[in-house]
Amino acid sequence: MSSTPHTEREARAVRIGNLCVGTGPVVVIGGEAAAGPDARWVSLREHGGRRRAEEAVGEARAAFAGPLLVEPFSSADLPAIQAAADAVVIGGEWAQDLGLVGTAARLGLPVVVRRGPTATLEEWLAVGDYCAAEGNDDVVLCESGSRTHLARPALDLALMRAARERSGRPVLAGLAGGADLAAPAVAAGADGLMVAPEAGAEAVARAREAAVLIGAVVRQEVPDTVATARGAIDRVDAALAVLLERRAALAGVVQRLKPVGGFAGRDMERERRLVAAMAERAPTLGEAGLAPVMNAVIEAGLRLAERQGR
Ligand SMILES: O=C(O)C(=O)C[C@]1(C(=O)O)C=C[C@@H](O)C=C1
Repeated sequence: MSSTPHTEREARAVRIGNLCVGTGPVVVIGGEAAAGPDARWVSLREHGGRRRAEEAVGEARAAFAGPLLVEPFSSADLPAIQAAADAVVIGGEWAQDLGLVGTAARLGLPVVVRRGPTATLEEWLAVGDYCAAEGNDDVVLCESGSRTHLARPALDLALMRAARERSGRPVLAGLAGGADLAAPAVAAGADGLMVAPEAGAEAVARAREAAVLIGAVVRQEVPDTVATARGAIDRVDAALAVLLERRAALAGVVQRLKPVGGFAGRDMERERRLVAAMAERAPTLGEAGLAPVMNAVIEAGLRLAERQGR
């Protein structure tokens, strides 16, 4: 609950346990504890309310030390959630019952508002605004998909993006149907990816890969500690590594296709031009900063091509 005046940057972020959602890296929520998510979530709806909330929440808490998000089955579950969880998840079904939404909002925990499968943007945002009116502005919106002719809910990334722009709140993409849309979701501005509670290591790893690689390209992080700045550098380096590997393979193709390949067929004019083109996208580094970097990159590609006998 943020009553203190805050900067634009802080206003966008919601803290769930030790996790910051909205600024910084794209977070991965859900999946088995062993799969290494940033946070886990459990839904008490899945047991049709037959499982005692204390037991289910306690079990989830014991299995995972990080931030825990819990979706209640009914308001009877809220005390157990308040006692042991780091956030409460409001399912789309709840949106019809603002009394329940208000009770959940007043727990004092951050609230994740999932869009119901038929809810419009206005109806979805209104649930978040209702939480804020109840004094809880720590609201994250989760696009969970619409009901269509498809077997799985169809994720609406345009709606997710509009929700982020309209509300200024962080948004999550619900990937319960699988990680296929992880990369498009991050490209569309998702601040986090919410995979199924029981998702395995592969789905979590695919979500993480999209969070890191696409996030490195589309998110402007403004870290303010050594650790967070190093984390942001690590993500950019991960994306660079993928691109460097791809570039080396393409440079190898050129060596095969040129009449004279390798160091013997080096084309310094082409190298100057590619550095100049890159400088337009990297004006701070400029040609002078980029030239030695690209020289090293190109020579590494040529050495690799020679080793591979091209
Ligand atoms: O474009 C070429 O001719 C290449 O061989 C590729 C490449 C590069 O890695 O980009 C490598 C060596 C040349 O001096 C110029 C460029």
